[in-house]
Amino acid sequence: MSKSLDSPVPPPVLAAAQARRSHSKVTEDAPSTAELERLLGAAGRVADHSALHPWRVIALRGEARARLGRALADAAGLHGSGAASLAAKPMRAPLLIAVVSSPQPSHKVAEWEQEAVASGVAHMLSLLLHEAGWGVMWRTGPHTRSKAVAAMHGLAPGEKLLGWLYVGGIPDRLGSSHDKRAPLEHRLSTLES
Ligand SMILES: Cc1cc2nc3c(=O)[nH]c(=O)nc-3n(C[C@H](O)[C@H](O)[C@H](O)COP(=O)(O)O)c2cc1C
Repeated sequence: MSKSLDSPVPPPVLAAAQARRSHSKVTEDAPSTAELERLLGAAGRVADHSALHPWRVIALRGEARARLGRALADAAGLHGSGAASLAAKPMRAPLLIAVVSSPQPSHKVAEWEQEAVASGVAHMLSLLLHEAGWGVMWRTGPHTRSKAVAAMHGLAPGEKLLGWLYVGGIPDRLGSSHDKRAPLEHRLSTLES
């Protein structure tokens, strides 16, 4: 075991990763654009094959969340109360960060590699937001890649959504958090010959 992992004060990245959890319910507080820019600057430092920067994010606040709700209901072909209930989903947090995979032309770096970079940025941003004291939940759904939802975000041809980080304040009373992850012994194998 390396010295720093053994020390009584765990290294900050290790501690942040161990402490991270999703918050499905958040309050109406939200990080400012300036705070978001700062955290995104750090999240954008994930490994990026050929430094193509194949990602961007779109912050949805206020009425833009209701427009997203209407696009989701359109995509689902719903009307009446079904449409209203789906349309209300984006209102569950004051800030939604739409994560966009924005693949760049490359002979060397396949599209799946570029999508992995965008996903890495989203995970890192989610970790940094949580460490900064914000509640975060990455959400998707069957209409994430629908035409209506792409149009609402103004995506360019070839761009694809990876979902939204729902962000807000952490409520005083927390819901329970169950760790459903499989034990590590099923996730790590070693080949030595
Ligand atoms: C790409 C992606 C999409 C997700 N979409 C949803 C979703 O639509 N609804 C949901 O309840 N959880 C979704 N999750 C899972 C939650 O964000 C969360 O990670 C999960 O509930 C486990 O909780 P934990 O993060 O506290 O371990 C998604 C996670 C990822 C990475």
